[in-house]
Amino acid sequence: MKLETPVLDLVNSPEELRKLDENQLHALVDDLRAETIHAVSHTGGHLGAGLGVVELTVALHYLFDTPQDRLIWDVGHQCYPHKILTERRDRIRTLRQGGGLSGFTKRAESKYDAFGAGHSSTSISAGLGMAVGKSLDGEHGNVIAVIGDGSMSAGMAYEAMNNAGAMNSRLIVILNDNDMSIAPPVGAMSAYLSKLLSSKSYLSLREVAKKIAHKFPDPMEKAAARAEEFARGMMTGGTLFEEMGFYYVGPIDGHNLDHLLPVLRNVRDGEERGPFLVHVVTQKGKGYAPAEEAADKYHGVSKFDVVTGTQHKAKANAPSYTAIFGETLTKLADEDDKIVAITAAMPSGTGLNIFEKRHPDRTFDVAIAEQHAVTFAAGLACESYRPFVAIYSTFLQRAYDQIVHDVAIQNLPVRFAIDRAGFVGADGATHCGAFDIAYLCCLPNMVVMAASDEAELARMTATAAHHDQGPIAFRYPRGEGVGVDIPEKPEPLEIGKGRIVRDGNTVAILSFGARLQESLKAAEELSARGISTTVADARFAKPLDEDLIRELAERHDVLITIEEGSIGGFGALVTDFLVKNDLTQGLKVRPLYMPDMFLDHDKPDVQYAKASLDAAAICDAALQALGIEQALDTKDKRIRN
Ligand SMILES: Cc1ncc(C[n+]2csc(CCOP(=O)(O)OP(=O)(O)O)c2C)c(N)n1
Ligand SMILES: CC(=O)[C@@H](O)[C@H](O)COP(=O)(O)O
Ligand SMILES: [Mg+2]
Repeated sequence: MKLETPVLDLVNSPEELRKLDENQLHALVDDLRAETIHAVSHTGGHLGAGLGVVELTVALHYLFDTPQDRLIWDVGHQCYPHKILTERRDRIRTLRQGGGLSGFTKRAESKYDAFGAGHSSTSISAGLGMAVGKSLDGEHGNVIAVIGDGSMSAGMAYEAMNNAGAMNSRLIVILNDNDMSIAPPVGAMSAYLSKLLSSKSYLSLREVAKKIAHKFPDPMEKAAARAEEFARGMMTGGTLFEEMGFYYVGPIDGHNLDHLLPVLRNVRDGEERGPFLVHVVTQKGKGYAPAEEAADKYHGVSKFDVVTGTQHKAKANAPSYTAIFGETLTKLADEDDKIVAITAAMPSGTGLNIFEKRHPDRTFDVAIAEQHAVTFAAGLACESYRPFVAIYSTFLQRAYDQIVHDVAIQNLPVRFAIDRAGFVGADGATHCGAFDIAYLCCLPNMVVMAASDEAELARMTATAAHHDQGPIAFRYPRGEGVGVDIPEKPEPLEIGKGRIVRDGNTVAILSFGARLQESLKAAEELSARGISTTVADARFAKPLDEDLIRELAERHDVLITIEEGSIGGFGALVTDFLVKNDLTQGLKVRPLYMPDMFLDHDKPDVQYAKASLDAAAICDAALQALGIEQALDTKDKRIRN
């Protein structure tokens, strides 16, 4: 029996894809879906979103002249099939591994990744910029932005549509509507999309066929066919998009190539310049039963068994920081009916799913809308509520003006629970929680804490609940805690007071956050070499514990600060204090922070080692400051500031 060559083996690039007959594309879709499932089963990563766009990926690369035509994937977490088709199949099993392919689109990785992403809702803006750039250059190419229904909640998407709708650019927005975000989507826009779908059926095959038959007969008929097509969109739905100046086309079954291809071809060849919005309906996890059945659990997966769908999660030794935050806040809210919790589309990622079970009326999922989340919390604080905004460090970046203008200037007691602080591993640079210490500590009125373990996190949650004087933030890392006991009733901390964890007299390590464990390991190592070492947990970067810093400076020869963040954060504040108070005489100060570069995805431990933020690097810094030359074997793997 002769085995047929998988069609995917014939396609390493879009150029090769475009040489296939249209009737080979169905087989290609099957191969591509299977390859995506197998690759992610080896690497872990974002599965459901990619499976939902397999047909769309094939259709877009088949019909458009990528990379000359620009194809932009919003968020970028659905781009694995795109990577397989764009010369990266041979590396697809390195996805999200150190040195391997990024889990998102990345311009530096491939000419086919027209725009890098990781955060949502940027694609229409970037696409419009490209479309305008092309037309200023007199070029005629297409720009296609694929954006999910979940990502359609963010302000940026509307800012971009508002701008695009008033222009005449060749921008094609594909709204990939799978009726899912990470969790089920929420909000009026999501309800509107559902209504749009329920009020009309897909463009039927017959209608499409009729249009194809009319497609190229003669110029008059061609024009008429197009007019009919666009008029249909105008009349039968998509009114919001049309009011915003888009040609609305759809809804289209995004898993049916016989529908996708003619419609996209029509849009591509249309004489109308645009902008277009093609409403494509898909299913998250399509073609893989476990991912279809539990779209939320298969949004992001660890390695899994393809046959059973069972994910191989490493056994946890301790509860996650996220869970401890969720549980502690839930208990605090049992006693305090003013506590409310806000998430921007990440209920399980932030632990607010735990809170929501007990306090559904006090849980607000505002969808992907971090800016709104912060100002919404500010409004709640005006009404004497105690709002906790739980947002990852990286996504909070988007709400910076809201933190400054709506919260800090008005000194409103909004509580910022900042998860995923520090390196996050496989998601890489776009998701790294590097900057919040710097961007929060520079704000008047703000209190900034970092948890060194999960018991401290519980206490910081309680501290924030009791702090009505102004805004307060506490940060904690991704992943599991260190395994300490959690107090049943966590006591609030005294604002601006740190603690000495281990006492010595030559080297002092002042840790802000979860590097405390590495600091303790380093202290052991140094002590074994006869160097007496103090370790302190700063707890607060703002206000600083000035008494503690003074004491450490006066009693030691070397003061090392360490934090899971960029330059300009805790170390900078401590150094500023030391210098202004003439505390540096006879003292060697060594601030350790993330290097001045965006570090790629890898295991967090490797990222910390590279960043010179592990125990070995702390020892190195101490020995170097004491004038003891040391050549530890990990040294050359590190990045130095
Ligand atoms: C600004 C921002 N906030 C939150 C996230 C986290 N996030 C990643 S994907 C996602 C859901 C996106 O839903 P949708 O656009 O519909 O894509 P789907 O996964 O359904 O294909 C969320 C909330 C993000 N990437 N960026
Ligand atoms: C694509 C995206 O932004 C999220 O899916 C993110 O990858 C989730 O990260 P966690 O796994 O840390 O929740
Ligand atoms: Mg979606």
